[in-house]
Amino acid sequence: MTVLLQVDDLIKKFGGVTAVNNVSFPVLKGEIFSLIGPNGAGKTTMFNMISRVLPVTSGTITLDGKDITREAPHKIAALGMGRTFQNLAVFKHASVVDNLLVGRHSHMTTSVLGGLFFGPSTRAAERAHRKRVEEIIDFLEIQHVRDVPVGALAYGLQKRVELGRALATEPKLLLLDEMVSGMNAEETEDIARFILDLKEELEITVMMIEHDMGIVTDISDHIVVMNFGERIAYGTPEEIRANQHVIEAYLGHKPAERAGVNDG
Ligand SMILES: Nc1ncnc2c1ncn2[C@@H]1O[C@H](COP(=O)(O)OP(=O)(O)OP(=O)(O)O)[C@@H](O)[C@H]1O
Repeated sequence: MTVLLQVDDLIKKFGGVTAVNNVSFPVLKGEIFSLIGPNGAGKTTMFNMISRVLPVTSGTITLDGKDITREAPHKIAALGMGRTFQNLAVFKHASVVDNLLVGRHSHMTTSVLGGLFFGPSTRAAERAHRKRVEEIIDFLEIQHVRDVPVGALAYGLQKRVELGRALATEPKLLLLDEMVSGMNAEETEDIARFILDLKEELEITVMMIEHDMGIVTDISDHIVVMNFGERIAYGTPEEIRANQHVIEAYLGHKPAERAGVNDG
């Protein structure tokens, strides 16, 4: 299989703290890849380096064969990387449709943004953006709330809108940071189904940080486990479940146990 994202010997130091220590792994095109580990393991720091929010101390990040290690964060969407955040990042007073249209901005050319003139090409581009947004709304089954301000929706639906906004940037690689934390069982199952559909119907590669071991072992193709900034395991869900280092990292709790690992 082709590698979409390759992380090599990545190190991140914050003063005297080494948050990520020499970590390497591939994310294969078309797979669901999970990054797991106890609190403070370095997962968010890894995500922030990959999405270029944080500069790396050393190492390289390659996306689709292109070295993006020193790419500016605002260029990442145009390079094909979308992201959701641990803390909900939506415009609460804006409607679902408008939140998704914001995601289209990375696709708008300057002539479209300079739409003061509203020429025919501007109108055609605007129609295309709206059409794509409607397709995403259908995909995520949020037609019934399309005109509702996002802040008025249940938490699970707000997360779905955030996912939609990331999808509107047309990512090849979608980074999902703890999508299901704070969700009830039904919302978690819905999100798991949407993530599988992203992979199977839209052929998007998904990389997620997740504490919910149920969803991780149910839908991941490969998993990397970090602990104290180091990579301690890489493999399929079956290999990870049986890995002694992983079991020890979770203080004796088998990682296959649903939830609660975060508190371990
Ligand atoms: N900006 C920062 N300055 C100093 N230290 C930091 C900074 N960000 C993270 N760290 C430290 O780096 C380590 C890794 O933190 P990180 O947030 O990446 O872990 P995590 O695996 O995402 O944890 P969690 O599951 O709790 O979100 C921790 O020791 C943390 O205190």
